Amino acid sequence: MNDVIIALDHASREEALAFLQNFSEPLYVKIGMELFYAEGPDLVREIKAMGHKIFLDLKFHDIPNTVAGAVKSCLSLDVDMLNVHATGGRRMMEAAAKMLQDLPQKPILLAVTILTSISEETLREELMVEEPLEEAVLRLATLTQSSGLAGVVCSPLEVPKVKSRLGKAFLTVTPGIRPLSEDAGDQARVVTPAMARELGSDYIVVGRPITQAKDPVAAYQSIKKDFLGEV
Ligand SMILES: O=c1ccn([C@@H]2O[C@H](COP(=O)(O)O)[C@@H](O)[C@H]2O)c(=O)[nH]1
Repeated sequence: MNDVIIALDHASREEALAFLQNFSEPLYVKIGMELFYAEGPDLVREIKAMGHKIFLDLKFHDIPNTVAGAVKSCLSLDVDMLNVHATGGRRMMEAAAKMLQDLPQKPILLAVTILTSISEETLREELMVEEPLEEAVLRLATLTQSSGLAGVVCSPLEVPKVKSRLGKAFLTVTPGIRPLSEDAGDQARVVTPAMARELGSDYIVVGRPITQAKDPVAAYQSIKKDFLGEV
């Protein structure tokens, strides 16, 4: 299943709901730290009840017991996807995955590898990681899979290597998407929606190119068409 996930990076419930009112179809949306910390779990429930699918992007990163508790708390929200940071390590990811093991219908649990705002240089010079960025993503993706998670968040640029090492079924959810006309902004590793399709991303995550567009519906439809390759 391939899809476009819209990042609802809005400051308030009012802004997020006004944005959603532009659309007449059910969407796959991402609720991240900005909106969740402003409005809390009730808004997640409200948007879910409107018929939208939800990626709850809170990127948990803490000791295993705390992350397991956080994942457990999120289960009542009935989200479709949620995530942790792979750099929290195996025990943390296994503790998170364990919270889902007996559920009849599991949300997709992902781990963020290396944020798409991080460049090769930043990785080496600020984070002191000497290996090439693609190798670091592959190492973290391999750890994620062996810890029992369903997939990773990475750039589409790393998808071919991740899929060839870990298999097609291991999911890749990829932000850092910019149509040709858009600035990269704070993103360091960017590709177009069409390139993401060619590279094999399962899902693309798109925020500002849609939420800040003059016509968000037209921007969404154009990005979706380019990603899904529909005419
Ligand atoms: O590595 C990552 C992980 C998460 N994100 C999130 O995706 C969106 C991207 O928004 P744009 O406006 O399209 O840049 C945003 O919510 C990030 O928190 C990411 O960009 N990179």
